[in-house]
Amino acid sequence: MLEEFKLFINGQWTQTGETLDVIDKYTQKPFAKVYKAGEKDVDRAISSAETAYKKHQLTPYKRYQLLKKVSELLIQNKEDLAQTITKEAGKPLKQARTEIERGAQTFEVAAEEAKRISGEGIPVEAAPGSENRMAFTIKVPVGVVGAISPFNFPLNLVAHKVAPAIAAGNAVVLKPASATPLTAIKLAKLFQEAGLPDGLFNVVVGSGSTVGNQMMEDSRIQLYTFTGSAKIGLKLKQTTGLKKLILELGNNSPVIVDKEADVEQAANNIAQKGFAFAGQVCISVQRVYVHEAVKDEFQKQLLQAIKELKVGDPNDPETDVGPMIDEQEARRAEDWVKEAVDNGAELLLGGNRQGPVFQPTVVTNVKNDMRVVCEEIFAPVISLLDYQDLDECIDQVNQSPYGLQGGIFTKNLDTAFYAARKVQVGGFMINDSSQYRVDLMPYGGVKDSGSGKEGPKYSIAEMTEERLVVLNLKD
Ligand SMILES: NC(=O)c1ccc[n+]([C@@H]2O[C@H](COP(=O)([O-])OP(=O)(O)OC[C@H]3O[C@@H](n4cnc5c(N)ncnc54)[C@H](O)[C@@H]3O)[C@@H](O)[C@H]2O)c1
Ligand SMILES: O=C[C@H](O)CS(=O)(=O)O
Repeated sequence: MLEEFKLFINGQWTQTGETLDVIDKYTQKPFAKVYKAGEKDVDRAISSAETAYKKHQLTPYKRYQLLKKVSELLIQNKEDLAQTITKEAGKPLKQARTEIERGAQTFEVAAEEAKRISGEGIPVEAAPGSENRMAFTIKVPVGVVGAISPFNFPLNLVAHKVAPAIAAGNAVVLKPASATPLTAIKLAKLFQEAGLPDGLFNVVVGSGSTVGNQMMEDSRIQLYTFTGSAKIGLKLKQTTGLKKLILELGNNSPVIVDKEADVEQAANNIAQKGFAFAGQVCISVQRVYVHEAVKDEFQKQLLQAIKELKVGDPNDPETDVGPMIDEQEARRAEDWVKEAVDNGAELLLGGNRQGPVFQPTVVTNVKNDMRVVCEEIFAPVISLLDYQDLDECIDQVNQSPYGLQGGIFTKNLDTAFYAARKVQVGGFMINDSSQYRVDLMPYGGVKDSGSGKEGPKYSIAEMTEERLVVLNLKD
């Protein structure tokens, strides 16, 4: 018997007509089933959110208390949640445990931010003829937030949507990725235990083309917060017209290894940050630009460090690289690598696949128009490109349509700051790779990597409206 999970609508555990199997991404066998939301369920979730938003205007302090409680409950339930992520996403257990700790942090930071939401004084009295006026702004919630999340961080990327939305005083309808819906449902249980009023948080599960589409077209949703591929992000933008939108999309993250880099530091870091969660992190290192002067030494140390990674069963607490989200995705990565090799790239490591497990792979002698370089691979694959001149290297880096995060390894501060000003990304790391994030920082990309920032303080700014209030005083 498969364990059964219900939808969370208006504070009720809701059973519908159809179910969806949730697959263990390592064994490839179903281990749970979840009820799928039909049109009426999605409609009810949105109307419950709208009603709850109007009925329950929680004070900022109450929002703080609720979110803080959820943060504590996440830690209390850490092991169960981590194992759920390992099963439904195939994420290695040690990385899943880290995700729960980060998710709890995201809730805690959002809780604190709930107490700091404020507008500002506006000196209208300085304008001629307005001497008898006073003005200030207040921050008001937007109303109903529609949140759509990807498969790769079933807790923390949900947390980055839901916690700031509640902190700002909104109601939320969440559609998690249908490959990884269980963690979001378990989060709803924790919200219920923390005492969130019915309807302020709803979870509907189903495919993007049904549930996601219906949400996109509903006029009762005032703001969409979406994390996923650029393709679906664009569709959302085209469909939702003038609605507010936060888009956190893809990347093919660049990291530069300068001639003055600490090569050992760079090699060890990139070996970790290119392959964690099988490269399925939106800021996974993908394109590594190595100065010719350090190329041979860097390559030797990188390959050595990668060979030390443990690949295989994600339930083993020692595993670094587990399966990809499904075999089809692993086959796609294999095809892209093969296509590069057929066109002259050299395979330095990996390239082979066992079902959904794709071995850590490194290619070199790649060209800019190969898919392993110019598209988002979202797999455990790194491409090495060498350069002589930093400006030419940065030009190549910037040829990408994406711009989420990037990095440089160098001991030369001038080089570091020069690159930080020139590389077109939302976040740039010096002596670290693209894959550095702590949850309180502003996070979001430029170009096709999206628009709007996450990080509780920054999401709250997006999820509130700034309203001007002017007083006309007696002379
Ligand atoms: N920038 C970031 O912070 C960030 C973080 C994580 C993942 N990502 C990106 O996400 C992608 C991988 O995740 P994914 O495969 O789950 O992405 P995806 O775009 O396939 O799906 C994301 C979500 O959108 C939904 N969806 C799909 N079609 C839809 C439609 N027509 N209407 C509405 N919703 C729809 C999916 O069901 C899922 O919930 C990668 O491109 C990765 O870079 C970006
Ligand atoms: O997949 C992309 C995530 O935003 C990366 S992180 O887990 O938030 O660091």
